[in-house]
Amino acid sequence: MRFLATGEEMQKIDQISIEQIGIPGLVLMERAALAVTEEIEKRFSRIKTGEHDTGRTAYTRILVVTERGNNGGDGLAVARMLAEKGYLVDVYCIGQVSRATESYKVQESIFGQLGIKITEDFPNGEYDVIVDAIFGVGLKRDIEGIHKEVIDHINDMPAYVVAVDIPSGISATTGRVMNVAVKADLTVTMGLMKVGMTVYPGHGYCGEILVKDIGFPDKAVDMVMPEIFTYDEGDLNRLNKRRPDGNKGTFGKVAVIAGSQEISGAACLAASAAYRVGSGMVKVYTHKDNRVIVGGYLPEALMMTYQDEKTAVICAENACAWADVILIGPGIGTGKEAECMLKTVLENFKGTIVVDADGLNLLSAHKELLASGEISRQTGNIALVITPHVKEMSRLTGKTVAELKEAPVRECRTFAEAETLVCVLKDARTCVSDGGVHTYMNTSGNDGMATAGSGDVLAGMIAGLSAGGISPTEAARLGVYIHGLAGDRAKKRYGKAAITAGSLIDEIGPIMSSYV
Ligand SMILES: NC(=O)C1=CN([C@@H]2O[C@H](COP(=O)(O)OP(=O)(O)OC[C@H]3O[C@@H](n4cnc5c(N)ncnc54)[C@H](OP(=O)(O)O)[C@@H]3O)[C@@H](O)[C@H]2O)[C@@H](O)CC1
Ligand SMILES: Nc1ncnc2c1ncn2[C@@H]1O[C@H](COP(=O)(O)OP(=O)(O)O)[C@@H](O)[C@H]1O
Ligand SMILES: [K+]
Repeated sequence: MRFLATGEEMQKIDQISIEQIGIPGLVLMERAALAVTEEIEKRFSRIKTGEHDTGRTAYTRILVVTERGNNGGDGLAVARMLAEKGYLVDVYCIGQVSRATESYKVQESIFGQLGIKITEDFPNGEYDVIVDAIFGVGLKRDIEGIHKEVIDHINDMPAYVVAVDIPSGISATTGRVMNVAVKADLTVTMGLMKVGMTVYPGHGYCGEILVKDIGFPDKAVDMVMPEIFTYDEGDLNRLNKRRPDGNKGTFGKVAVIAGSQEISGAACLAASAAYRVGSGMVKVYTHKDNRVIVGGYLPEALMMTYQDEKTAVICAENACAWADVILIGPGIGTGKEAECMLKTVLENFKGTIVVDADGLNLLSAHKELLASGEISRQTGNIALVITPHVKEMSRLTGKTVAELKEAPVRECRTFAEAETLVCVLKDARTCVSDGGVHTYMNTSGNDGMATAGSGDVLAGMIAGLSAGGISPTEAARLGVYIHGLAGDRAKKRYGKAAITAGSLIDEIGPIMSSYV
């Protein structure tokens, strides 16, 4: 588990490290600069290779662009280190920020002592590398005027661009482009990954991202306790180990209420995914027309079918009596039969319910259903997990898609807290909240996963993990994380464009195999 910092949280961590703990700011700045310098050295040697035949030695030319905040201070230190190593370095300080920081002034005075010049006009030369040290986490408002012109100019140049801490113009908190932003090839970020570098559009401006430890003490991070965290491979240890003496009942019974007269695939995908994360038994409740298709795709599935409202309610009652976890929604449609089944489940089931897809559309149309079971949810006896994509969330909350995309973490958490449920807000970066202070933001996965049925697979995985004994919140986080990892494996195997929902299911086993 690792924290992601907003701009404000990172500035607080900076401040506590320096002012309360006593690590000199310049020590952090020198370590930040060293980290950036080393990465440039790894990629560009001082003397360019391949140009010896001309008889002249060609040196790598680097332009460092700064402002007078601490991001600019980092930039000056990078320029000095590279110049000391023999690179040809020019430094341009935009210099429009009214007050230079103390650390910037120190770096500037070292420049004076060494006789390195800082230009006040954008140099005309050609450069192999541009170091963007204009704004870091202190960016507060939209970029206009000379700063915008400079950033546009950098983006037009053919050089390799290295951003110090974060590409200038990206909000470290929201990932928003503040009118204009540097398009970097490499971003070397200090201490913690910034939230704005993981979400879109910010992520798309960073190029390769490296997180460098420059000596912020853990104590400073603990004192700030960032709100958002993510998982990496070590977190797969959170999966339950399978009991060697277990039987199929031990590993959980999942009821998948999915599919309708016209739709059969959703039930197949969700049920199959529930099995692949380790469920002992999966029973599909679907329309009778799907019996042969589901049975053919997944002979392991138990099945019960309905054909009208009355038999639909009987199916839902059977699921309530039989299952540990019920997933309801993929492909069920929004007709009367689907509505009756959802109502029956929400009013009667005493375990964890996962609602996805059409189940969510029904909830939007019948918001009173959200209240059923809320008291039991408040006491922790039962749980409700919802898995809306932003459009479904928009229907549920009445907020526009643009509003949700502007602050997904806040919206996800607020809804989870207000309704006492676990909300999995799906997008290119999916958030998971149970209303608690910390929100999970997923960083695995890729756009190849935007393919029909991908959400059905996720819903099946969350239901299956939860039935295996993992708490609903943890099952949601791990489900989202593993789903993304499956997407990343499928991308390597087939290429992004060729990922299908079925191919995600095939990758689940290898990801989980050494942890369960
Ligand atoms: N503390 C340390 O020693 C260490 C810090 N480190 C480094 O410091 C960075 C943070 O530095 P920082 O806090 O000084 O902010 P920074 O990003 O340089 O910019 C602030 C200046 O920009 C201005 N400004 C803002 N928006 C603007 C706009 N749209 N258009 C124009 N101006 C705008 C703003 O003006 P103001 O809003 O105050 O008027 C202020 O003057 C961090 O990312 C990391 O690289 C680490 O390496 C470790 C050591
Ligand atoms: N650009 C993207 N990057 C990473 N994951 C994505 C991206 N686009 C979609 N996804 C993931 O793919 C899944 C799509 O789910 P959903 O929209 O419900 O699809 P469907 O209803 O077709 O099954 C979600 O888990 C979502 O987070
Ligand atoms: K920067």
